[in-house]
Formats: sequence, structure tokens, C-alpha cells
Amino acid sequence: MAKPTATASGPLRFSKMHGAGNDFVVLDLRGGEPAPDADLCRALADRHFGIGCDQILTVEAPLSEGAVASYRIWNADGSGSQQCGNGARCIAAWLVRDGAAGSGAFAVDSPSGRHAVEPLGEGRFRIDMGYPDFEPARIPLRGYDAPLDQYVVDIHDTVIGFGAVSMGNPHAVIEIDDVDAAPVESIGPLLQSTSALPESANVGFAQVVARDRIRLRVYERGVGETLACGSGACAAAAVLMRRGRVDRDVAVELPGGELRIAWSGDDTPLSMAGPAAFVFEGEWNR
Ligand SMILES: N[C@@H](CCC[C@H](N)C(=O)O)C(=O)O
Repeated sequence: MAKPTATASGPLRFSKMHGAGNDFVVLDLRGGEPAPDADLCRALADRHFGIGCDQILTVEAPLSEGAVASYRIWNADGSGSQQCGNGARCIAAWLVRDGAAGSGAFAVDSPSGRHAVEPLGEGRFRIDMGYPDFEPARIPLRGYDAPLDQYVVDIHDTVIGFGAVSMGNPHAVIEIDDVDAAPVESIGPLLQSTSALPESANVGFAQVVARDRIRLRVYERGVGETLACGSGACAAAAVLMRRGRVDRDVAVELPGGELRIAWSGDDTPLSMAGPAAFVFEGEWNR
């Protein structure tokens, strides 16, 4: 099979991939192809008139010495993001298939920094996702000077308690008794709309099942509910670990699959392990 590459003219070649059901259109921009603009992202992501995906990922030249490549992320609505955990694993799988990375450990750059990648075999990868940042100004979360375990907002008389953290991108985490009954479609967009979260946030609804197991649904910024959010799984685990609600190594069950999150504490990066899969290759007629 020919390697999917983007050329300056003619059809735009893409790979369709997913990580635990969070699906992607991957474009290779290493040949100098411009990044997709918001209109093209929306067209590619459209599930009826386009290819259909939650995010568009672009493979680009490395930003740091020794990294094999970098990637950027666009949501289905055309907005950009700084991080995508499931996307990082898909980019890793794509780079291995491409030959840019070998079968051993390697590094990739993202808008939020450099990530060590460890191929685990059978289509699974472990990614160093960096340091969870609880500092309100850097999430960003307005109205607080110091991190709290729980923040409270009152939006049009709906009171919402949540934890907040940046994984490079902003996350709010609401602990809930039964994730199946979580008001994802109502509270997700409502919390995203608060001026306390000036860059919006990915809103996770997390149920602690056991000290080593969380169930999670995420209403993503720029998409809506997805089958999995990798950075959301990292965020939920980090918030619940910091509260002492779960152990430092947990399984996170999402509607589309399971991820493993480990974080030994403030001075160490958090790691995420999970699957990455190719679905099909194609050409977009522009
Ligand atoms: N699905 C992703 C997160 C993608 C970006 C997010 N919607 C944002 O706007 O920050 C993941 O797996 O982390």
C-alpha cells in the first residue's frame, strides 16, 4: 500500500485512524502542504458530506532535536487544540508504519511539548503525556489564585462542582455516581460556556468504580461527546489521584475502549497507554 502523503496539488491523501473509538483524519504535511484551514477541517470532519472524524491530525517536521516528527490537532468544528492523547498514539502508529520511527522508543513533538513514545506491541503505545498542571491561570480558569480540589460555578442557577487541570489543553472533571446517567449533553456545553473557562474546556464525567478503575465520558471542546478522550482520561485520573480517590495506576473505561493511566506524582510525567488503529486510506477531492 502506498504511503499516504499530502502533495501541493491534486487529491489530498489521508489515513483514517482511531484510538479507542476517538477517530481521526491524518494528513502528512511534511512535503510542505499548508495546514488545513477551519473550512477544510469542518468539511473533512463532516460525517455525511465528508470523511467523518472527531479531529484532524497533521504530521509535520520535528520541532526539537531528536524527535522524529511533530503533530498538530484540529477539532471537527475547525478550532485548534494543544493536545490529543488518542491522537498521539495514532500519530505514533502512523510514524512506525511510515518508517520515520523504528520499532523501539522514539519522541514526537506536539503543540504542548515533546512526548516520549514506547511501542508496546499489538498496536498499543505508551505516551509520556507531560505534567498535569493544576495552576488555575494556566488551565486557564478565572477567579481563583491557587489550585483547589473542587471549584464551583453557578450558571443560570445550575450549580456545578468540578476539578480542573491542564494536560496542555483545558479539562474540567465532574465526579458522578453513575456515568451512564451523566447529564453529558446538557452540563457539558453549559460548563463550557462559563466565562470562568475563557478557552472553554473538555468536560469529563468520571465515576470511580474501584481504586484502580474509573468509568469516563467526555464532552469534548470543538466536537461534543466522543467515544474516548485520551487527554480527558489523563485529566480525570490526575484529578482523582490528587484527591486521593484512586491509586496512582488506573484503568479508564471509556465508551470506545480502555486506557491505562499512571502518574506517580508531581515531579514525574503522567503516562497513558492504549490502542491505535488504522481504518482506511483515501484521497480527498478538493
Ligand atoms: N480527543 C482528544 C482531545 C482533542 C482536543 C480537544 N477536543 C480540545 O479541544 O482540547 C484526546 O484524545 O485527548
